[in-house]
Amino acid sequence: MSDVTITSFSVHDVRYPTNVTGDGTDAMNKECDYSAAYVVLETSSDLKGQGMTFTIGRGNDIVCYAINHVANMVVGKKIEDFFADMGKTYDYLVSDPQLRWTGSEKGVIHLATAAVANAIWDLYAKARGKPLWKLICDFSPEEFVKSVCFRYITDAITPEEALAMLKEKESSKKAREEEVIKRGYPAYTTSVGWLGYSDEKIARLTKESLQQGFNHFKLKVGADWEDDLRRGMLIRSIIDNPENIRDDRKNVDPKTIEGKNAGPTGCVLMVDANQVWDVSQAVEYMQKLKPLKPWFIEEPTAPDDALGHASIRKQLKPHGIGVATGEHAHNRMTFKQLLQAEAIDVCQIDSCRLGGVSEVLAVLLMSAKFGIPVCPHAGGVGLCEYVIHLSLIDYICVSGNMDRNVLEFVDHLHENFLYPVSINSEGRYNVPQGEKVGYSIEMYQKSIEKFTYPSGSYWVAIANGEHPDTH
Ligand SMILES: C[C@H](O)[C@@H](O)[C@@H](O)[C@H](O)C(=O)O
Ligand SMILES: [Mg+2]
Repeated sequence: MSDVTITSFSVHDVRYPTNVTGDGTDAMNKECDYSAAYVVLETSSDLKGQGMTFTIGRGNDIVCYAINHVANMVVGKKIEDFFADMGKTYDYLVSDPQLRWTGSEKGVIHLATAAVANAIWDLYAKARGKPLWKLICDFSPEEFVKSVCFRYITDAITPEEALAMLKEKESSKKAREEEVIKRGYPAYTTSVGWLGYSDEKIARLTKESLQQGFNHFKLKVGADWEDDLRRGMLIRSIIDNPENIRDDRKNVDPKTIEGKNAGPTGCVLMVDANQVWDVSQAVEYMQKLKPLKPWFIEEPTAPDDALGHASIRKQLKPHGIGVATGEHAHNRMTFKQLLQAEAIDVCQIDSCRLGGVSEVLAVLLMSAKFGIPVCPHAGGVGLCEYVIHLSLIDYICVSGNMDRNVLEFVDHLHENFLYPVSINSEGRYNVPQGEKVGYSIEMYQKSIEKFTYPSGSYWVAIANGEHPDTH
């Protein structure tokens, strides 16, 4: 293994036509074709590393273009040199003396960094024959700390503090690993409440999700408060009705819903505005949605505005509504400020917007130190496949807790992956297992070929005015 080098790479602009069915729509993003800017790193052995970042359609080509630049930096390198110090590998990826000016660590270039860094982590996990979560959970605390990028965040957490936190959790790791493999990791569903869905569809999907075992639901809001109230009360009327709850899901563990405004059946509702409001608008609007009794409002305002979030959180606290954000927080420094400013109740890391696993680990450590639960952003394409690994690392090694955490689940596009996520009968994520799983992101070749934009057979048929099958 010591001589294996990265020899070449290929980049793929893969776009799925989710816009046809209104999947993924919210008050800000009204036309979503869930897309992957996907990279495959080839090596001098049989090993390949797959990685991607997520966009919602147009512009996916720009990210692919940027990936070419970042991936070029890893060609000719020995994989074991990268694996020996993944913190340093991250620094290398973000420190090109010229590319750096196009970020740094934000925007398109950082999405590209995420795709390449994720591919290197995938390669690492496969080289050791373990799923990514297991690779990292088997690290010693020292190896874990070495994999994290601490640059610019040592005023919030130092490597020494991180080491002490990880050591404290070390002896109980095995028990947590066994428990989560047995029970699965708690999840919530967003699939019931996309903005483009009719009331009938929302009602049907909510009932179905209850039957699947979910008890946390998210609704898209922010386009029209009267519509939001109607749609939200519709969901509440279904999830709060004991007749709709499966017998074996009637006794909810109080620890899992503490402080979440759960209704009489123990079900929790969250709402997501996808950045449409100014600070004062967010506060006013959310007061109108108070009858929905949401646990939190997600992305109430601009994602870079830590102090704005802090102000919203302070003003909504008396109304019992929390604040969540993170899917557009472009780096660890933004999370640091959100945590330092006491701006969030829930931290929503994104596996593809942060620059790969090393940066995610930094945010997991900071969140644990500040006592804020991590509930990653998922959905889109491939994000669920990625984030189950990150939540497992958080539970087993970092926070040591999954009582109040819920990992987003969205039921789209999993069929395109060789190792798709799955949900058990209690509405929890199953733990990915297997020697070839890596970071769970390998896509079927036939899916890549069909949905490559604009030359894949699906998009060619669309250009010819045909109505091809969307799967
Ligand atoms: C455009 C996307 O579907 C978003 O609406 C989605 O990521 C969302 O914000 C979420 O929280 O899942
Ligand atoms: Mg969201």
